[in-house]
Amino acid sequence: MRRSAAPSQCQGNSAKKPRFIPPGKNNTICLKKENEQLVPEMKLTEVEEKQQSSSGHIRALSRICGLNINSAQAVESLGEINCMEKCNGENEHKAAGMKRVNIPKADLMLKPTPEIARHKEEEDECDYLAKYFSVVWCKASKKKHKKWEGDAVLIAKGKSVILKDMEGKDIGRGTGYKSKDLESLGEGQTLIIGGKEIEVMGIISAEEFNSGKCFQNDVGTSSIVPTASSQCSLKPFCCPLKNLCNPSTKQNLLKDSQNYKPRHDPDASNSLVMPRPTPDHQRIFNKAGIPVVDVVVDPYLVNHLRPHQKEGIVFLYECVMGMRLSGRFGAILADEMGLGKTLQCISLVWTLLHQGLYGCKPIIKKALIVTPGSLVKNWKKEFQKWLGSERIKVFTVDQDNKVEEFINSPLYSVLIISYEMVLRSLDQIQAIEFNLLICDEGHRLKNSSIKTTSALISLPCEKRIILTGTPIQNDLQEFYALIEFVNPGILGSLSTYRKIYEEPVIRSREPSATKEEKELGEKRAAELTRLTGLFILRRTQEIINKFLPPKKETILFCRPTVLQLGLYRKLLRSRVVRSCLQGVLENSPHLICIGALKKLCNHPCLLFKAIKEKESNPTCDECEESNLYEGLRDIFPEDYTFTTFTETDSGKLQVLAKLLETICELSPSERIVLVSHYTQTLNILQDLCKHYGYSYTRLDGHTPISQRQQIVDSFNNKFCSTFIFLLSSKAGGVGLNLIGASHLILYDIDWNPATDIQAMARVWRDGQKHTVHIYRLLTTGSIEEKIYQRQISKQGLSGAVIDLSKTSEHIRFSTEELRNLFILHEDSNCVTHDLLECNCMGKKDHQYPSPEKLSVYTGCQHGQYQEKADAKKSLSMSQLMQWKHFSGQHQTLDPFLERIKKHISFIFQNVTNPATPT
Ligand SMILES: Nc1ncnc2c1ncn2[C@@H]1O[C@H](COP(=O)(O)OP(=O)(O)OP(=O)(O)O)[C@@H](O)[C@H]1O
Ligand SMILES: [Mg+2]
Repeated sequence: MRRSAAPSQCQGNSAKKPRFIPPGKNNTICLKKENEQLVPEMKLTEVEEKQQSSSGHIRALSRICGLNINSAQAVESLGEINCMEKCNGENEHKAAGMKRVNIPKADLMLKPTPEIARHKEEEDECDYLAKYFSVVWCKASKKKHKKWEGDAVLIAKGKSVILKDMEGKDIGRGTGYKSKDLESLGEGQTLIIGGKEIEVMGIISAEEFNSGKCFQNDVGTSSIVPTASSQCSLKPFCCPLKNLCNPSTKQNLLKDSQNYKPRHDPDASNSLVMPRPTPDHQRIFNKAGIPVVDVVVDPYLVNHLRPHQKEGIVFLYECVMGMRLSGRFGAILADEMGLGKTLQCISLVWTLLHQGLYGCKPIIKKALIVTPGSLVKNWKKEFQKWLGSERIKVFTVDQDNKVEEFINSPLYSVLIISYEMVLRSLDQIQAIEFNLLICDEGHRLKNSSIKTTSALISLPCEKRIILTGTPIQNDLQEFYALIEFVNPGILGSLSTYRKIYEEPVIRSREPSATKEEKELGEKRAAELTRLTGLFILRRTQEIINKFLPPKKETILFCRPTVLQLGLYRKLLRSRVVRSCLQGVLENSPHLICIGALKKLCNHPCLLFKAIKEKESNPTCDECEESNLYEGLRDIFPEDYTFTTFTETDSGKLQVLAKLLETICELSPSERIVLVSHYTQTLNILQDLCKHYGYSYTRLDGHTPISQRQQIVDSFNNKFCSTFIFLLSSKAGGVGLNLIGASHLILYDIDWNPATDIQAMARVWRDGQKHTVHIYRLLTTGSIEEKIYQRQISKQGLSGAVIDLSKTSEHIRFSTEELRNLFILHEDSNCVTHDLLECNCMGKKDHQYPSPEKLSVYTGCQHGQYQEKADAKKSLSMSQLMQWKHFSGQHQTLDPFLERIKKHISFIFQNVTNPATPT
């Protein structure tokens, strides 16, 4: 919308303009002469600014009509009129009643239009195309000089109009105009809508309306002007002197050019030169006309950078310099895990600390990096790895190293601190002037009401970067919170965002959405993608695969033991499970049942322990759990105790023991990461290590943060003799590098595939030299197979598309799903294979070439993102068919599998990057 529509600029000119007011006889609020002929024949209605009540009515109406229009304020506009007409007579009456409630006094003086006539008109509306106008509005009055109260968007269709404020809220509605008058409505004309008078400032194209762009001016996005560099592809920088600003004289120019030299040679081969500022940028940030100097990334770093990392650094640089969006300095780097977000940031920090595009003055003086506790030391290590310990001194905050030390020492320019410590040291941090803020694993800022987020928001630093490997756009509100953090106000207020983007997008995805709503939702999503794509970058893992060694992934289906089968059957016959299936009980007892079955799959002794605990400490709150355990004790041998644990009681543990033995024998120099989601299970795995005399180390939620990096470092050291790294996926799943190991065993399975994928990515990452072997253990025919099927049918076999924070508690199960979950398939070698309806008879010992790789994409968000998610969905189970697979009886050529297959009923295997030399 043109800025000339601003009320202040329009005051007073309305009187001169020809005005258009709909015809009618009784509109007493209309203005003298013109109004006499321009009152609408039909009823005028107004939706008051007190939108809450009216939106409630609209929702009520939608329920009455059996249509779900609750979240579609932006679409409901004209669509609503149409939908009302489709409702039965009684509902129409209620609908009309609803509108009458909101008619302001002045309108009550109008002669109410017979409902039938109105609906007749509305039926005809479908024949017209909607037209959109930018307008200014004020309360209707007789005053000659209008005092416009605000900008608005007017939608005219057929004989009806709707007025929306710049937050997308309806602030007026009217019907009964002459359609030909509305058709010819143009700049300068005025119109009465209920108690409001508007003046048309300009015409808005359907495209502008549908994308929501027309609402952007007044919602904090007026400065969203993609700058030239964000629109064009990068070009190598050639002449640093070409764009010198205001050189006063030739001599000055010469002198300046000698003083202001790039720190590194921009013309060297392989140099990475940052884009130069546009004239606009120079006008704003270089008023003094200081010479523009090339900013060139240190060649010491560039030599190590992958192509996608170079692009990422340029992107981050442009964002924080306000070169992609005028007046905005934030960015989100959402590359998938392992792509080296840390190195990209280190390169940026190093560059900004020592170089400046205007006269070499460093762009930043101090940078703050906030990260999960377990990664604080890792950041420091990465700084040292890429820059050495001499070039830069970074300060990490912990119990012994306080922020004061950073403040008092001139040595440090980078402060690395955990999210937890930020809160504890907030006062000191606020006292430091940071010019760059980087939040690693920043998806935790998605909740703006938590203290850490508000503490970080309170920092005055404008240049803000969020790093996250976890998809962020699944939830549009969380997405908003992250964007608000890096570029505050860019999407307007939350309520505006909801109206303009979230509601239409959500609405368009509902099954009952009309064609119009679908189109509008898609357009709004596309616009949101376009807008946010200017400062969000996401690349997928496929781009790094070619740099990594082969990865052999094997799914081992382990037969349950006799004890496990007996307990499993008993659990499934329990009253609690049966009630779950009938949907009788409240308080989600199915979660307790699922928990018990999962424990049993890991080891019966975990269940035994739970039974004992319940017996000794029964609480009424958890009586369902006690009920579930009823009679289970009898199935355990008489003399069973928690400490008499043996591997022969658990199918998976038997296989694990054999697997460890085989790796130890066949690849004695290689090491193993052994992952479980549960501390108690880790205890069992630790007992196994002790029993067989394997050296091990352990990292779980109880490991002090200060020790974590040290544990990781010494394990990764090539001289380390520790054979097994016991890892709790919850404590260390994210961000850790465990490339010291080339085998990773996932002992149990999580509902959320992202958790497992995150864990598996700890060893198959940059720096890994060996072929990586990943083993996933599943108990045949049990709930674990069901969870696995759910994982792959939901998201395919690769990539993390589900939010890490989602656990089984967030998953809703239909009774049908629960029924399926609570079946034990005792006679199958592999239910997952049965489901594939493959006719290989359990020996498909070759691997098909992997299906076409999903393309790498940049600039995430809904459009592309959805496409990608859908593509993965369709691959899902059928992708598994392309893996090698064979039953446990089948002869394999794999020496590992040959040795361990005794307790294995079925195997799936897949190799990624088979051609890469190790
Ligand atoms: N260009 C490179 N060459 C060699 N190793 C690299 C390169 N870039 C990054 N690495 C290494 O790859 C590993 C993964 O990098 P990093 O931890 O930054 O990944 P990330 O993108 O932050 O992943 P996550 O989302 O899992 O935290 C690190 O050990 C890092 O040192
Ligand atoms: Mg990381």
